[in-house]
Amino acid sequence: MLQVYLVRHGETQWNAERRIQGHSDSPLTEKGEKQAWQVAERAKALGITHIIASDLGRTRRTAEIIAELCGCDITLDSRLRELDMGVLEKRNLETLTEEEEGWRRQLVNGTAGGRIPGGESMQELADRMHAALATTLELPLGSRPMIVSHGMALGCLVSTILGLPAYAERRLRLRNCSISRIDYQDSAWLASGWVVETAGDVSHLDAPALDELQR
Ligand SMILES: O=C(O)[C@@H](CO)OP(=O)(O)O
Repeated sequence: MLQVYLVRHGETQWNAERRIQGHSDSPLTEKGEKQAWQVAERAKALGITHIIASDLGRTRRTAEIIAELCGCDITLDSRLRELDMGVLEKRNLETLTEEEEGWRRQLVNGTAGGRIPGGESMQELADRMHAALATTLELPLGSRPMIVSHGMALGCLVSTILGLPAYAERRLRLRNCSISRIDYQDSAWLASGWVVETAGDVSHLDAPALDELQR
């Protein structure tokens, strides 16, 4: 059975300021760096063998810290990026106009095909995340990969594995540097395919970020 560990990057400057990132980027805060070292300790104890990360700066930095402790290589995959939030990227959540808030609501309410102008739909996000996840099935037997990605992207992956719509990601609190685990099992008796073992575990962090404000 393949175990895959899913990690959201450490807290960033814009997470702390409640600004929308998407494909835009901001550096990890001091707290975010500390979270990354703490998740790296956990990754080392778990015996992680491969790190596959979104190619955005915040996930790369988190992955570099984990790789340093685990002594493994990083593969970058742009399919693991956060949802593209189009024209609303870099904006503070509190400054959105009614019309802009309406675009954002389409995403979180599950309007079919809903997207922020210039951005992506939740279905497009789910499709590329599943395609990236499928690459872990090609790894040699005994591998224990860790995927470093983003809040909505990972939430959407876990939700759709559970058979929920992609927008159910809003019901999962995946804090910065939380760990979720999914397993791939091939069994006629158990649910065949991906199953969710844990979601959003932060027991390795002594300074969880204020994600109850962000998500
Ligand atoms: O892009 C963002 O603003 C947030 C949304 O949840 O994602 P992350 O901080 O996980 O990249």
